[in-house]
Amino acid sequence: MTRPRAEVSPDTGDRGAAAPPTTGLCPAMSIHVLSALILLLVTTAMSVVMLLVLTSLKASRVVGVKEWRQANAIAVLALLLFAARGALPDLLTIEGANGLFLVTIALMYAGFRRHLGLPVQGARLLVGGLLTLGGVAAFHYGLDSIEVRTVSVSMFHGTLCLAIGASVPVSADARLRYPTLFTKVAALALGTAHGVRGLVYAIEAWMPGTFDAMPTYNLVFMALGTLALPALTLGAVMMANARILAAAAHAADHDHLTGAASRRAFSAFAEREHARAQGSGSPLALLLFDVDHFKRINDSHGHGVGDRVLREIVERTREAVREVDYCGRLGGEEFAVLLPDTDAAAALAVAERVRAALDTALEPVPAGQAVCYTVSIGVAMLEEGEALDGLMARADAALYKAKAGGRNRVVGAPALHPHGRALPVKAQD
Ligand SMILES: Nc1nc2c(ncn2[C@@H]2O[C@H](COP(=O)(O)OP(=O)(O)OP(=O)(O)O)[C@@H](O)[C@H]2O)c(=O)[nH]1
Repeated sequence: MTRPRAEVSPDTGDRGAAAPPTTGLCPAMSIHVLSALILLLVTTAMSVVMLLVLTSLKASRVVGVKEWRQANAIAVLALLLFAARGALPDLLTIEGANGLFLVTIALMYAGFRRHLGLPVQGARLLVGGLLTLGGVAAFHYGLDSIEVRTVSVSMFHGTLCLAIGASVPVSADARLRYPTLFTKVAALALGTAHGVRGLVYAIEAWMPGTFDAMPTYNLVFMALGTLALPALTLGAVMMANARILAAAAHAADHDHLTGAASRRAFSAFAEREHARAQGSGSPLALLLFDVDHFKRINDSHGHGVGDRVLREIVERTREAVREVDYCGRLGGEEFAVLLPDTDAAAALAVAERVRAALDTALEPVPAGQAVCYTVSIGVAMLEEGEALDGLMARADAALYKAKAGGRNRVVGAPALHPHGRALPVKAQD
């Protein structure tokens, strides 16, 4: 039984026996060849578009973008070579095009692995690629078989698609969940499609004529293949964008010197806690503190040492408070800690603990010269109906009193209302 064969394949460059029907426009060209050529050109155009999109991310320095860009650039070349089958020597349009297309998927894989901070097994990729290409050449110049060439190429592409799918974890982070889920599902689906394709061609190679409509099957696989690189690239772009957004949000929410919450993040957290406390009636305490005579530290030991003091202050403060307590740097040498569900007595105790932890010297001692520092702390309890600004202002006034009272001490803000949740006026020194 003679069987119709695929005439142009993006993975093998095959141009087998012509299969009817032919197009009305060009009698010499069958509908399958024309369809395959159109699919190749569409895929090429999509790779060019993806290349342009990825180029917009070049300056982002997101790890993986370089490999994804290279993959799409090489894919354009490979696809044009596939499309030039018949017009250029076979060595270019079969071995050359297939070799480049293997590099394309290998680069996509390497890009995802590097993006995720995972190792890339370069030696294995090289061996797998060379074996596959060797198979293509052997079943071209030796026993000429499009089917076996297709099985060989599909195995390499399928394995790497499945490996990409297995490498990408669905992130718990809301920003990354959709991009990672999309990439994982797309890679696993493409890997499976390559597997099915390899299986169909393996059966056809083993038992010729099993499938009557191979040219049509080939077109279906090609249509799926058209989506492969753009789908993987789309996932890559989404993952890169999510990472850029996450980095921007992290930079906006954290003080770059100390790692404490930025003023913006602290305000947002304070507003949420303020609304919660006003709604539930649970106590909310605010500690405002400022390094004593910090200018002297800078002037005597330099800004580098001053910076180290600020970093150490944040570390020690975090150790002195609970996980749920929120520490922010409001600016310069001024910090704040918000203590949810904390009553006045506990807030004063925490403030005293923080003060004692920060009545210390920088470690390790810089250049053999001890750098001692202390802080002054103002404490205020939120009162019913009080605005956040009011709470901040009362804590600030208490801090001012602590400074005026001699520094290195804790002062509680007086109550606004006689029966409000308030701290004693007395300084805790
Ligand atoms: N090293 C360093 N110094 C900073 C930073 N931000 C602000 N400062 C310095 O902090 C010092 C604050 O000085 P002052 O406002 O006079 O306060 P102080 O010397 O701590 O005095 P009191 O608050 O009254 O005890 C200034 O010298 C600022 O240059 C920073 O990020 N790093």
